[in-house]
Amino acid sequence: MTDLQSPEASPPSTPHKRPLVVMTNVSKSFSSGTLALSDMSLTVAGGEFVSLLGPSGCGKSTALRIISGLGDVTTGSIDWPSSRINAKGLPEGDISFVFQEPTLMPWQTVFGNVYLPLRLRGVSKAQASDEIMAALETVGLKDFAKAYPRELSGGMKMRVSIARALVTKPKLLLMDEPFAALDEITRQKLNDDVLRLWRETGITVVFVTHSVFESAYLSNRIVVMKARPGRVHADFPLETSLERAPLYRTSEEYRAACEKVSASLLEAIGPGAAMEMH
Ligand SMILES: Nc1ncnc2c1ncn2[C@@H]1O[C@H](COP(=O)(O)OP(=O)(O)OP(=O)(O)O)[C@@H](O)[C@H]1O
Repeated sequence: MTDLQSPEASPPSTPHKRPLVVMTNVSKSFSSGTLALSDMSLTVAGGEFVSLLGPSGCGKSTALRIISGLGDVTTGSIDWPSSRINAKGLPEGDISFVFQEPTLMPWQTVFGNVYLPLRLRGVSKAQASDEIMAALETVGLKDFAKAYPRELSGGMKMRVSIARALVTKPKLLLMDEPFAALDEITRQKLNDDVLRLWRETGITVVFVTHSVFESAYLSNRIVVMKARPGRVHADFPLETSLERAPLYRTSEEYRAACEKVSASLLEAIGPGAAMEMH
């Protein structure tokens, strides 16, 4: 066994198979006439870490919004078989979203920002306090509860945004290019944080990224979308016997995974098109 091998710490090779989200033959057109998605089907099961990749404008964010219930479908269906569904037909409280921008309220402390989703549910600050501090501890910011966003680095602001998403204890965490605006070292640290979170909490993650390297590092399943109108071009597992930790980035397995994802993206984009890879 090499230094890199640590099956204990590796992502679970057989995730719990309970479906959390089922998208069936979904098409989405906007009033502008843009057909963003066409006949897209995707099932995400509990415990998976799925990266969604594809050329710019292929509908990744649109798909994520539909999965979250924030966006409606034009044809086809979206179901959340494991969630409690409210009167509007939407899942209640099981899904959280992290966007590329941390979107923090500058006039609120870190504590106040993380409190927001619970405040919106009518939970008092006193009742919410333990949950808020636990979420901050998860992202390593327990000592910054009283700080204001202007006092934090970009990476710390993103950690607050993740804590805010976790405070409601969602089953499914949707992340839309969350680290794209961060420098490479911060991005890699946050990649490790998210992996730790995924392992420790058993949360399911759907992660939109442009980065082949990031997706190959994080995911145990890759979904590559075709250029607009978006639909699934390829859907494959990315298993590894190695621990997804910084040393993994130097391994042959990681290099092979990057190559596999990259080849699939090139196919999805088609001949002659430029590819965006960081
Ligand atoms: N609210 C909207 N109204 C009209 N068109 C939209 C709307 N939202 C997205 N679109 C269009 O739908 C297509 C898919 O957009 P989307 O943001 O989902 O793609 P994406 O793959 O996430 O893009 P990127 O990788 O550049 O972030 C694009 O052509 C976009 O301009």
